[in-house]
Amino acid sequence: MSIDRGLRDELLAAAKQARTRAYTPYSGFQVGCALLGEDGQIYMGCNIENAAYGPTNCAERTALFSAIAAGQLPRSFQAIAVVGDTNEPITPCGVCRQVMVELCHPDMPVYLSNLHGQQHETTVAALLPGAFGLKM
Ligand SMILES: O=c1ccn([C@H]2C[C@H](O)[C@@H](CO)O2)c(=O)[nH]1
Ligand SMILES: [Zn+2]
Repeated sequence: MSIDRGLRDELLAAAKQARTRAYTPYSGFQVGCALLGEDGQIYMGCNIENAAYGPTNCAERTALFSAIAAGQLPRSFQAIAVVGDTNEPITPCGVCRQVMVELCHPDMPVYLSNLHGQQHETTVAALLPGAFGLKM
């Protein structure tokens, strides 16, 4: 499972654009995400924080939940890209990794990057070894 370089760059650019929509009055740390649907449509996500902190939604989950709510089927996605202003390419939190395992194919490519243009490619399964699931 892989997508071509042009599509990957388009996905990373969309994640960077989504990042500008982040609502982060508490951390000031903006994250953007772009999820590529089966049909080539791109679903964008940003982190959305909350005064109670706990309800905060990461960029990755915003994109995944938006796509599912828009009618995309679980495990139908082609790739996901995440961008944050980090020294090394951003790395998703444990909650988002668990949600990716639930809603994405294990071999789906995950493109992690930062604003310096550094990139790291991994997969959903590699991000969460030993993931919990009911069918164990
Ligand atoms: O991969 C990540 C890591 C962090 N955040 C958000 C959550 C919170 O709003 C802020 C600081 O953790 O960044 C994301 O959206 N995605
Ligand atoms: Zn997260």
